[in-house]
Amino acid sequence: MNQFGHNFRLAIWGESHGHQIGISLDGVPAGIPLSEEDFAEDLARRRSGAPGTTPRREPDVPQIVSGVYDGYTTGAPLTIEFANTNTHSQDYSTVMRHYRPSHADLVAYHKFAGFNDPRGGGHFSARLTVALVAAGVVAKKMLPASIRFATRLTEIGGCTDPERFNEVLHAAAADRDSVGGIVECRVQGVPLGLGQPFFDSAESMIAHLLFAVPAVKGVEFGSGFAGARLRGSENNDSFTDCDGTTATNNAGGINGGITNGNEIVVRAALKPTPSIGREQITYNLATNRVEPLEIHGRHDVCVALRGAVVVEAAVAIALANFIRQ
Ligand SMILES: Cc1cc2nc3c(=O)[nH]c(=O)nc-3n(C[C@H](O)[C@H](O)[C@H](O)COP(=O)(O)O)c2cc1C
Ligand SMILES: C=C(O[C@@H]1CC(C(=O)O)=C[C@@H](OP(=O)(O)O)[C@H]1O)C(=O)O
Repeated sequence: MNQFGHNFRLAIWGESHGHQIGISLDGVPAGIPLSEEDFAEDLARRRSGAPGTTPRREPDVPQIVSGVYDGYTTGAPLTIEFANTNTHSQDYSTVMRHYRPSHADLVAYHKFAGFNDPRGGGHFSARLTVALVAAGVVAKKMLPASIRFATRLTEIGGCTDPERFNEVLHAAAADRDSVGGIVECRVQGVPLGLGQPFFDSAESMIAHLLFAVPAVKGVEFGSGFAGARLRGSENNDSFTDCDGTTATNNAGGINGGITNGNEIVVRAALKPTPSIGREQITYNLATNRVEPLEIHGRHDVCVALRGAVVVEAAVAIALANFIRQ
């Protein structure tokens, strides 16, 4: 299903090289001021142009086609669309048979019996994350004003020094290769009490959305995997007051699936871009042989660069689901 959520429900649609992609949001309260300009800042954070990002440039102008009247949300389903204006579909003429390693071409072909749209990865393309970012903008408006997001790239290609990120990107690009990255999202001002035991815990909802983001292969909260290597005495977060403020935050702001009032700290690991310029030896259904594949097209060297704001949007959408109207 292409739908998510309870209190704040999303339905996402479109293909990378189709006419449009978009998202319909249900459960948006009436009376929130909303205009196309409100999306500009976050959309700019996702747009390509910086070193290491895809040469496919799109204006990404949001069109609100329902749910807003006279500058305010109406409480009816809110639909936002984006035109695809820069497609080079000829780049994908062979992927229906000579599948790209670690992209979705093969699984899409088999699951949908060859009826999938292979152009630009079709419905599996990160192009759809433009719509997720738009939903994130609406989600942020639904959240308490106390909530503040701080999202950054902590690692690219194994390098943790932001001053050297561009070197790492250049080196990978020069090798016609790609690198992965880690995005950290911190959320301050989160009230204690968001999250529903058992299945709709704050971690479950956030992780559910993060794993929907293409290329996300790992999610951790607080001390995460490193915490598994600590002792309880090292990992426990002592309370410093009756409100639940803690001296450390190894829990990443969540206990028992419920936000504890401390900062939420969540990290997403994004794998290296699967489409690389280097030749790869891989199965070709057209010839029934394993043979060299040369991938064409315009690709990110590191998807985590543009993925940072997508991760932030996913966290915002998950939290907005806990807001009761
Ligand atoms: C912001 C963003 C940009 C991406 N850009 C590309 C790209 O240019 N080329 C590519 O092959 N994959 C790109 N991806 C990743 C693929 O969409 C993704 O790996 C593919 O859909 C398979 O899904 P999976 O990696 O979750 O298995 C991007 C992902 C994100 C989040
Ligand atoms: C279009 C976007 O990124 C695209 C994501 C993507 C992929 O495989 O996910 C592959 C490339 O598509 P194309 O070959 O059509 O240029 C990227 O440019 C976008 O993010 O808006």
